[in-house]
Amino acid sequence: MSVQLDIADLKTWLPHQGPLVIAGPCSAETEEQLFETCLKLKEVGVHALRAGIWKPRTRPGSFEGHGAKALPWVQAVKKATGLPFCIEVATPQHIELALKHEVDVLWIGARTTVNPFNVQDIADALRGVDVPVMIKNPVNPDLKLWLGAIERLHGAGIRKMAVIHRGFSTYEESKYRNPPMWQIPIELKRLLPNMPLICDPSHIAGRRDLLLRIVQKALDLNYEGMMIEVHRNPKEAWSDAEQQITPYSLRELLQRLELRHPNIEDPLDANILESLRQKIDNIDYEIVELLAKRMDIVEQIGEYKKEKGITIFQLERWNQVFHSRSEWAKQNDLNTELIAEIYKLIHVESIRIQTEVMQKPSKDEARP
Ligand SMILES: C=C(O[C@@H]1C=C(C(=O)O)C=C[C@H]1O)C(=O)O
Repeated sequence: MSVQLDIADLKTWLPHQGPLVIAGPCSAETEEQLFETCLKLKEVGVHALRAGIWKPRTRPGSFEGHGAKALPWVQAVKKATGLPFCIEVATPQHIELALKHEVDVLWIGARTTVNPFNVQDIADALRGVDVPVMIKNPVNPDLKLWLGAIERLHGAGIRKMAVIHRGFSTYEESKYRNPPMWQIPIELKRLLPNMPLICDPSHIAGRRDLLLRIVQKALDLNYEGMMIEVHRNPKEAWSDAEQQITPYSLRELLQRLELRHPNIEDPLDANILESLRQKIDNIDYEIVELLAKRMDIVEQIGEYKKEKGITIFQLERWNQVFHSRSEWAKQNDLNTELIAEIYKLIHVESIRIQTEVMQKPSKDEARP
């Protein structure tokens, strides 16, 4: 079920043409670095600036941001460029200082979104304040935590809101710093269709060479915009050097993006898509029917195992099913990972059905 939260249109608080572009250095390192980077970004035509003032770092010892000392630099850059400025806040004290220094947009970082106590403190500090807030996804892939943070801010009266997708922590090997797990923001958009969705490819990728593909994919998923880390000289950056790009590279990236529109307006397009979608509907119906047939047989196997005292999980058979289906996927040019994931889900359901069969009280037991 989707919920129409009362959210202000993004264009009313961050006016822009085309996809929204927010850019700036990972950290405000020196006044000069911030100025040079932001003036160049103004030339590139970005819509808003960003910079890290308080940096939550995994371990102490690396640069944690200048804090309040950098806020007058932000004020001066705002004056010089005429562009709105966005910063991360993590405590009520950060909020107070940011607002005192005319910061235009606040964002809540991934390490804050995970903690409902912190989010509630922030929401309470924002009660009655008319400032836009962007909420990054929590570090762990938990949509409910993300939604919870949105609800807490909404409950405090914040209406100018957006969410930022920066990817999720994982222990699995990945080419990404924070794998995007696109299904999570897609589900968020399904639940909250009027929530503006902004992609942070820098933190998803952790490296420059993946940025373009990530932003392109985000736009093809109808994201409203992007927040990208840009440094006048990324090699010398005090934090996240591998994922920052120069203002010149940002200009190039923006020029290479292909913009597509979400609406199917031409009746011919609508007809062609409609007939292809009809085919998908028919195939999906067959898939569901076949799954139901498979589960009927699973149930029969469960009854038989119950009668004969055989355990539900059969490792050897499961291995055989798992590997043969992957092999069939390969033969049919299908993504083997997709089939592996589908079969893991099917197997869990088989186990659930057979557990129900095993634990169903027999007629004798059911008698009072
Ligand atoms: C259906 C069975 O029970 C379980 C479910 C399986 C399946 O869904 O393919 C395979 C092995 C068992 O772990 C079976 O033993 O064949």
